[in-house]
Amino acid sequence: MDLVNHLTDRLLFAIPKKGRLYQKSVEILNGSDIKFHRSQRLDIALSTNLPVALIFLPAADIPMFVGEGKCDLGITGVDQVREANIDVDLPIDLQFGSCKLQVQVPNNGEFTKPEQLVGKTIVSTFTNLTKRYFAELEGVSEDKMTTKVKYVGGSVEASCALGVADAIVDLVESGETMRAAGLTDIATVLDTSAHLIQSKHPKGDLELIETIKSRIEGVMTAQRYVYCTYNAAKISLPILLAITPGRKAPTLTNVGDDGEWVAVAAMIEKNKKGAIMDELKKNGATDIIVFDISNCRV
Ligand SMILES: Nc1ncnc2c1ncn2[C@@H]1O[C@H](COP(=O)(O)OP(=O)(O)OP(=O)(O)O)[C@@H](O)[C@H]1O
Ligand SMILES: O=P(O)(O)OC[C@H]1O[C@H](OP(=O)(O)OP(=O)(O)O)[C@H](O)[C@@H]1O
Repeated sequence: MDLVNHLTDRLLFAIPKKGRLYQKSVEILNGSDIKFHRSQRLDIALSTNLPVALIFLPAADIPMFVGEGKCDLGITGVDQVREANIDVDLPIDLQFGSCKLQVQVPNNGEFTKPEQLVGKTIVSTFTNLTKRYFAELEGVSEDKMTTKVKYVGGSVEASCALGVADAIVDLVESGETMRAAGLTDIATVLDTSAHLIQSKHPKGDLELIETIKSRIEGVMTAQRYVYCTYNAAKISLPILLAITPGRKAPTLTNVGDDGEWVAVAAMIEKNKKGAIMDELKKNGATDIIVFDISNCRV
């Protein structure tokens, strides 16, 4: 196959092929200017502007491909990395796909603490994490534990109602699925979010790996910060610069001929911009403008 012959000289980057992580992963690629065209039903896409091949895989398989060095980089949830128990680097928290892997039991039932589930039957898609959690709770090795852990591939939340489980271990974000199934959480096994993962033994060009990481860092920073400018009398600067210290330091430019006014520019955190603008105004800043950052390198 011609496509496969083009893979040897490219950095291989594993991307979730569908599901909860797909759309945001593609947004990260777009923000990093990694251009590609994915043909329908094809799980390999060659980048059109970088020597990178994107390999679209199930999120659960990505740790294995990256861990064994078959792919140099990947995007997947920390939950999948820990479940696969694979040693990879996790250089960037991508701040999406955030949820918790939780122990859930029927509402108003006999169980209120995970300790009460020792010796019972637990159903999960994350059987390795579940076994590790209950073995630790029992204080024995996994081969000696009495709690039974069974695998189901989806719709885990139905297991208690169907009588196959006393409790489940499943992901919770809003809690809607859990509540709809008449369940409640009693313990957290793991907090997770999507990460960029990197092979400990990458085969691809190391400089290109660093370039891609730096571009993704730039996308993350552009998402987190906005660019704020305002004018200020020099006399007010000590208090105003304390409100907008910038990531390193704000940029100051003289305005007017009298030497008394400056223009200030600084990155500020997007989710605090309203309060920061209020404070600036209250303390004498004028012409306060905030711009979105479409991209940056930090
Ligand atoms: N409700 C959620 N909120 C946030 N992140 C989630 C949620 N559910 C899953 N994730 C994250 O997305 C990853 C992939 O989950 P998803 O359910 O999309 O798996 P999939 O099997 O690849 O897709 P599908 O369920 O469509 O078959 C999980 O391992 C977790 O990191
Ligand atoms: O707390 P919530 O916001 O309701 O999200 C939690 C649900 O999301 C995931 O499933 P998903 O909807 O991806 O489908 P799946 O069961 O097929 O994996 C997870 O397995 C839960 O069922």
